[in-house]
Amino acid sequence: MIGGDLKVARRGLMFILSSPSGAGKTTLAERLLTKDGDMVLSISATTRQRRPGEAHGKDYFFVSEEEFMRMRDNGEFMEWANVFGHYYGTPRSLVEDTLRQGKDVLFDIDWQGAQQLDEVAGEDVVKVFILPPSREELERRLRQRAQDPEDVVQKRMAKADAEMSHWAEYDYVIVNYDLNESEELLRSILFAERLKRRRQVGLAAIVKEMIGDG
Ligand SMILES: Nc1ncnc2c1ncn2[C@@H]1O[C@H](COP(=O)(O)OP(=O)(O)OP(=O)(O)O)[C@@H](O)[C@H]1O
Ligand SMILES: Nc1nc2c(ncn2[C@@H]2O[C@H](COP(=O)(O)O)[C@@H](O)[C@H]2O)c(=O)[nH]1
Repeated sequence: MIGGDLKVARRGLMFILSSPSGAGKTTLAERLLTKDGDMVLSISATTRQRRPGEAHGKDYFFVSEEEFMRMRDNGEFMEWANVFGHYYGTPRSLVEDTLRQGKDVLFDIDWQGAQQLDEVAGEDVVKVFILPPSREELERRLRQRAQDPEDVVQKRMAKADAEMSHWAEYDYVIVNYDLNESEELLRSILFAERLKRRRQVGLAAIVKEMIGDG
């Protein structure tokens, strides 16, 4: 709100987190969402197996490869990619409905998805890359999560360099040493991006009302 009774509507933004697997983006996304009523998580569809504790419709929509291809061919995904040998895709409907309400959408997706969203919605997109403090720490985090078998951990470590090689395509980069600090940094980015002039719909009309034609 600026000035007495004048309210500025906001255009929702698409806040993308990418990182090598295990760097901490899902944990940070959960923290952001618990304290931010203006942001909604984009729940992806995936053909990978459900991990212990994961729920259909909360963490992912777990679908068969046949169902994924049907959705893809039907144009239901805003972006999709093959990651670690499984398909992942962002259902279009939730994203579009949320943005229309002036809320933000949070994405936990890889570099391929980030590139695709940038192409279709550049102005609305804010991309943050999360780096681990070191390769050793990345591997420790993947093991400590204890949700994937050893061969999956190895496969993800082998792909970490390829994912990290895309860091410079992002607007912001955070080295995730400490969860509290990284959460605070992410929130600072979000708050500043929400205040960008182009996202404050009707601002020009409001200022004009206050100062006239100048
Ligand atoms: N700063 C941190 N310090 C210590 N542990 C962390 C930190 N950030 C995340 N972790 C831990 O690392 C593990 C991996 O985190 P998380 O699942 O969020 O990674 P991710 O990037 O989302 O991985 P994926 O791409 O596979 O989904 C979790 O056990 C999490 O608690
Ligand atoms: N391009 C997309 N990437 C996605 C999507 N949903 C998740 N992901 C990325 O996949 C890997 C592995 O995730 P995991 O849950 O199996 O550990 C990770 O980098 C996610 O960010 C999506 O819809 N599109």
